[in-house]
Amino acid sequence: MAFGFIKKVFSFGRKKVEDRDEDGAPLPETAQPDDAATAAQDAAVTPAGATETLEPAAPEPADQEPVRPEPDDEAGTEHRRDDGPEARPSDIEKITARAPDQDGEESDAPLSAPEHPDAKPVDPPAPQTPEDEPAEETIDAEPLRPTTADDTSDTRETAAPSPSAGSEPIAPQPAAAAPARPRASIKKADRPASTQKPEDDPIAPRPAERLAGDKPVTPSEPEPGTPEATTLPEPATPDIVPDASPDQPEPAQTEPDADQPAAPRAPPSPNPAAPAGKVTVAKTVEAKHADEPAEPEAAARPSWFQRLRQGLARSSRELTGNIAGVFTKRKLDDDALQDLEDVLIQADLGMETAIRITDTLASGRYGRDVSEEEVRAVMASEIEKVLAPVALPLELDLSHKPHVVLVVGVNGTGKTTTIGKLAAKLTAGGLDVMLAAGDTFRAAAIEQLKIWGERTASPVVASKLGADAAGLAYDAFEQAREAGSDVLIIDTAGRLQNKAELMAELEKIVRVLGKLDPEAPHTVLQTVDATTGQNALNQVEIFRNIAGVNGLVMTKLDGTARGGILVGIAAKHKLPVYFIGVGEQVDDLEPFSAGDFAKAIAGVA
Ligand SMILES: Nc1nc2c(ncn2[C@@H]2O[C@H](COP(=O)(O)OP(=O)(O)OP(=O)(O)O)[C@@H](O)[C@H]2O)c(=O)[nH]1
Repeated sequence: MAFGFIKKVFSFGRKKVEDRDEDGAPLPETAQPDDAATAAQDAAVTPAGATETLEPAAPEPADQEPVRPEPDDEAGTEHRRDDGPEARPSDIEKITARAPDQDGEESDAPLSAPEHPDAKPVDPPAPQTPEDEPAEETIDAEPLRPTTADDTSDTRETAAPSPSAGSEPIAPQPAAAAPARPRASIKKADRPASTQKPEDDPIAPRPAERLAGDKPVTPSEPEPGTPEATTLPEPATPDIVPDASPDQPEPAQTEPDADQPAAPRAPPSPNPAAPAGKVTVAKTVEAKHADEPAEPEAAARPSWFQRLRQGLARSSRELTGNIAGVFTKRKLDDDALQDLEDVLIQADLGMETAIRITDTLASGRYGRDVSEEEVRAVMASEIEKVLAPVALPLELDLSHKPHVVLVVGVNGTGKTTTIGKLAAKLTAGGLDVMLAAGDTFRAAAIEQLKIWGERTASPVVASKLGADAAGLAYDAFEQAREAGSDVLIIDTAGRLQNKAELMAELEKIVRVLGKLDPEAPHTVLQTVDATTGQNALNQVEIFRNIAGVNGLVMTKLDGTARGGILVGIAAKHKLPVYFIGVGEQVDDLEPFSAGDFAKAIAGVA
């Protein structure tokens, strides 16, 4: 099904691309108004080529958390003002993914020092020679995909010769391998290692890394012997700069990509692989009208339901244990019903659901002995009824190029992790995804997103630490447009919902995105930590009002005793719950199923 699907979307993608040429015209800078626009403009005017490579060899002390700027500052400008004209290619950098050399656990701790804000643009170990670039274009033209001659004609890479790159003697197999390289994004998960181009994956990807490595791989750490990264004058338009930062001190020896010339990301290419129109993101990305039957899942792992049961075991044990306590040798009378109601409310199911359950029980069984199993069955049934309306698949409208997904939520609720998991689904489904590190206040958060970018072969737009988040979002939107990305996912700094100034900043991000497309952000996902309990209700309320949240991802349902809050949130807010997270691994994000969840939490087989 996967391949059939991909074939199908190729043609859609092409059609879309043609449309996009007109749509994608960036807004005139003069059109950017007010405060937000200032920041945005600042970012926007940064020529694509001004993207800034990371300082490779300068693990600098930038790790410390910067002071969060006032939200109403004149956008990003204040953070950039110290940049010299030429030293300031941009606050924004974009990195291409690189074959990971770690198994993907994101970590809050940056693998290395984050890029230095003022780092001189330094050429990574393997910048391309100007002669290499045409080869990259060929790559970008995606030999494996249906292409037309003009596919390669308007690549930005051609206009982006890496100046001194040519002098770099790096790369074991520079351009030679490049031409054969298919463009990355399609069905990474499915592609057998053997079919991958050598320059993509000199090392067979480990299972957990199957998503990485398809896209142009950036050179990793500077080779010990490699001439010191040369400071390059910023090329005029390198759309994507390689991640020159040697900021991954980990097992560098596994990084094969030093031989990979600083491959610019695919040109702002039409992406023939991208599905057009609406797609649904469930376990995988499915085109709206895909007629291929779903592929049976590989059966090696425990089923999703088994994993869900495991994840919700604590919640379920707590709930059903208390229910058993209520109904031990008791008839269903008022007291029993009241006790049951209390148990259900304590389990965060919410008053409404608790009453539904007790009413249903009372209607047929009042005065009779009731077994715990009966109570569980009624509970599962009633919970499912509450959840069913919100258990909706995430739909992405790819007529927006890109479809912008803004991810918001309180600190530590799993935004970045969820973005990584989601990006993995999308790229595996053939979509071109760009990530934006909108949490500009935490170096670790930026690094974390970059790692996910590498794992999912998704370029990451990042900025200096402390830069204006709205400006970054604006810039990322423009870059995603230029690159023809299907989906742009923007991370944001975690914030407590009661911090007015931070919420105002979030509002500003939304406002600024709307300047480029009045409908953007097209999806606003809020991650809600299931361990939070009742406070989650309030979080949703406020984020919804401020940022226009229109969908939820409930994270950390594994191991919490408070999973019932999902039911309470569903009953109160009635927002779609697209996914639930039951672990930290890339595939621990599952489409939300009302029936499965209800059975799992009620302990019904
Ligand atoms: N067990 C479990 N852990 C999760 C899940 N989702 C995220 N986490 C973990 O929660 C922690 C915080 O996740 P992040 O993705 O950094 O959260 P965040 O919202 O981006 O954090 P801030 O940037 O501080 O706001 C990390 O250790 C994640 O691995 C989940 O579904 N289950």
